[in-house]
Amino acid sequence: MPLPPHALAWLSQRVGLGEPLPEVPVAVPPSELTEDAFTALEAVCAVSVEDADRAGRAGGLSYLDLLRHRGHGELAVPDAVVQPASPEEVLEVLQVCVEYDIAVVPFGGGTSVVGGVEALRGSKSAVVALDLAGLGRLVSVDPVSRVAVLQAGITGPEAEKLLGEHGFTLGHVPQSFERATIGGFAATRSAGQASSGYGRFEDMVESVRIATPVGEWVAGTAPASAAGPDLKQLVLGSEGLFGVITEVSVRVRPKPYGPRYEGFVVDGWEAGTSLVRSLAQAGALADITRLSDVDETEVALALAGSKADLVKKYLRMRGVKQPCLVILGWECRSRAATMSALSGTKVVRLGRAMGASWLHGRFNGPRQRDALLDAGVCVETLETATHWSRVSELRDAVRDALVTELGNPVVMCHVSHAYETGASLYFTVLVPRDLADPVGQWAKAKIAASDAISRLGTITHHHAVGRDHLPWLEKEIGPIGVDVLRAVKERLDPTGILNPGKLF
Ligand SMILES: Cc1cc2nc3c(=O)[nH]c(=O)nc-3n(C[C@H](O)[C@H](O)[C@H](O)COP(=O)(O)OP(=O)(O)OC[C@H]3O[C@@H](n4cnc5c(N)ncnc54)[C@H](O)[C@@H]3O)c2cc1C
Repeated sequence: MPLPPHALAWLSQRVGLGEPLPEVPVAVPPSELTEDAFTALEAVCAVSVEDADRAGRAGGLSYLDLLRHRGHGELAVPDAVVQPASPEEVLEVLQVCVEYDIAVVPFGGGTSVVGGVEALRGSKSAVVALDLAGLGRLVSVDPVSRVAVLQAGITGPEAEKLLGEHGFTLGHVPQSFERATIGGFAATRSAGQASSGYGRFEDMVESVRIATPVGEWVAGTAPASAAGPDLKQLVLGSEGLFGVITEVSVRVRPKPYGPRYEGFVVDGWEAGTSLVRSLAQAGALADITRLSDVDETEVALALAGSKADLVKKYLRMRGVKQPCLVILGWECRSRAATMSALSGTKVVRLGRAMGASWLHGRFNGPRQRDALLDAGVCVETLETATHWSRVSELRDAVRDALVTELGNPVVMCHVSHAYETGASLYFTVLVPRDLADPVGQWAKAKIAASDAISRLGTITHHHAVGRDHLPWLEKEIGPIGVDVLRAVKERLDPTGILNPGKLF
């Protein structure tokens, strides 16, 4: 999606435009899959060793992935793409890969921004991307219990369409909604924009069907159970290391009647976090509750064009010195409860037009990343979560780390997932790209920011661990935690074919 002229003008004035990257041809190495292995895989399902298919499954969508696809940095290309069309075929593919000692990278929508789908082969002689697009069926709907079984390769829009035909919605809309899949949501413990109402993805899951090298396993049977630890939660977030999720049974809700989105403004970040905290602790959050800091609000208003001038004038009249935008959206929760909790607070209502504008542009950020790269801008995001008492300290620490590493970046931050005890923080960074070392520029900044994040919060609230966050996992879960994960992996994947080099 191209950048409109006023956005380019703002970028050039505030961020500075960089030089376009020199064209470097992307080399796709020849496939190292042996003929025998190819024949054995082809006996199960479709297999491709075409360069275009393999390059199309070479990595995800992080800034460094985008640079790699433009010839900067090393692109890990799978030796083949296998496309099973049923859970049974997935099991058979895994058997063949065990027999021929081939690494397997489960590939959903390929929207990982943490290196989760890098085609690393580890100690194996070859690596295949196991593309789940062929698992695209709505298996069943139980309207009485409000439970649906979806196959893993269904994308966000496809799931909503299939469920919509039965009058239901999943309500899971992450910013990668358009491409990410049900299996990917489960494998990464994804969080959608309306998580305050519908919950995170793992809250929606009733059970998971998973193909492992040692056989099939279904984890989860009832809406709640005291039959030992909840094993489905062990599968959720396993990032393809324990097996391939083939079907997910999810809680669904009736499609909302008349959803409503509104914009508000508070004066300053501290007032904003305190407002969101009080809504969360009073049980009065809107389904979508999103608070932008001053920098993000300034950018949102700058990019809104001439209409924003009226808003700024109005806010000045109302005495707001440091505007922080709050978007609230109601789909299944009660608006009355939120509005009653807001009464008496110093919040300025901007009305439904601001809410509609957010809704209209909710996927524009991802769609404009290539255009930003073309304009010579390094653009990337970071995310975490922490307790309320540390939210501002963590935000400042990440900003400081990024400023120290990058000079004068634009760092924007928002809260978009709030809990009684704390909140997520999501950062967007814009800085002119270093032409001499574009990869090193972001790699160093990412380490510094991740160190700051790991000191005060979780290394990831919803992007998962993948390859990029792996160095910080042990600090978070401890060496015993890593041993537990390793032991589970050894039981389910004794020869270690599944997604080497990720998570732990
Ligand atoms: C622009 C952008 C915005 C994003 N916004 C959000 C957001 O709002 N919220 C959020 O939670 N995330 C977000 N993400 C991150 C990403 O979209 C999520 O992690 C998503 O859940 C990944 O789904 P996918 O189908 O694309 O999985 P992939 O990227 O294909 O895979 C992700 C990981 O899961 C594994 N995997 C995939 N499918 C399976 C399966 N069936 N069985 C076992 N393992 C599997 C892969 O091997 C990999 O390790 C965003 C990403 C981008 C690029």
